[in-house]
Amino acid sequence: MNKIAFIGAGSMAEAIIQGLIDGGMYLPEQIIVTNRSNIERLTYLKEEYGVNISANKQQVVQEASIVMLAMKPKDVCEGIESVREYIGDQLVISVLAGISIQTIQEIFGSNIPIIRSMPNTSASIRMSATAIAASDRVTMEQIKITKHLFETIGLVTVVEEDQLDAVTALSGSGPAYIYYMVESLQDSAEKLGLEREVANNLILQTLAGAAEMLMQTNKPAALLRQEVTSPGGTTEAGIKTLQSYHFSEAVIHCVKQAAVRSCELKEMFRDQAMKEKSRR
Ligand SMILES: NC(=O)C1=CN([C@@H]2O[C@H](COP(=O)(O)OP(=O)(O)OC[C@H]3O[C@@H](n4cnc5c(N)ncnc54)[C@H](OP(=O)(O)O)[C@@H]3O)[C@@H](O)[C@H]2O)C=CC1
Ligand SMILES: O=C(O)[C@@H]1CCC=N1
Repeated sequence: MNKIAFIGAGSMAEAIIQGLIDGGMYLPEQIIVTNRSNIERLTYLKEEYGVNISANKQQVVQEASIVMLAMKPKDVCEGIESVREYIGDQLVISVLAGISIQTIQEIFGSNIPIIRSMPNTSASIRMSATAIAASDRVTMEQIKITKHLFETIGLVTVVEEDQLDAVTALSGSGPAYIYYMVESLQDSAEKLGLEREVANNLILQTLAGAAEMLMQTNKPAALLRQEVTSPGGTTEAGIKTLQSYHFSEAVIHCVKQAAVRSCELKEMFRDQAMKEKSRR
């Protein structure tokens, strides 16, 4: 049976697992998950989604045709080391922020085919925006399989690897920026005396409506904003206030810093991988 293994059982692994099962790409019994040591977490995933769990890395990896690396960047060396000797012709897909294909290959100690991906947590409801980049040994068939996998949980686009830092900053981290904006809208509604539930319903429908307007009308965001903004009206007063707080610059700096952090991670862990390699 065609199986997928997850090395790492955190938020991102769960989101992908949920999306893949709901999308019918894998049955729960085709999914096998392991982590470092948190048995409670594995038990939760088994109870919630019916997936297989195991602490036996050899069993997890050898049964699978796809191995998804889903640990934190800081755990990449230990995580790969624990499965390295059991990897044969499985396709390895990484979701790790900032860890380059070259670094992953250094840790594996061979030039195996690797696909680097950057999904987001909306994978759980099959609404991820995912970008993928492939190493030179990845076949067209493997790219096709990977695209199909990520299409099951949302939208997927193929990019050059050097674009993944920007992608990570934009759409990997992106949901958090939107949630932060929602938190601020919730706070403002409370300050204006609106009931929490009433405000939440209005905020969420406004958010969903604005996203649908952008997608369905194809109008530029600036034009849609203009259509809301009556001269001398309420929106203008609000937007002018955002501008006085340098909202746009803040967002630009936010995404830039996230991309810078992705580059920093890349450099940090490249050095660590080189040390691991020379230690072996
Ligand atoms: N969260 C997000 O929105 C996104 C995250 N990513 C990427 O996904 C990856 C995972 O992030 P996230 O799910 O948030 O992280 P979490 O901290 O929620 O989960 C990390 C998981 O990795 C496991 N792990 C740690 N060390 C090892 C090891 N040596 N062997 C096997 N498993 C190990 C942990 O197990 P244990 O609990 O036992 O230590 C845990 O299950 C990161 O690299 C991140 O960059 C990418 C896109 C979006
Ligand atoms: O914050 C992080 O590093 C990860 C990568 C993208 C989203 N979460």
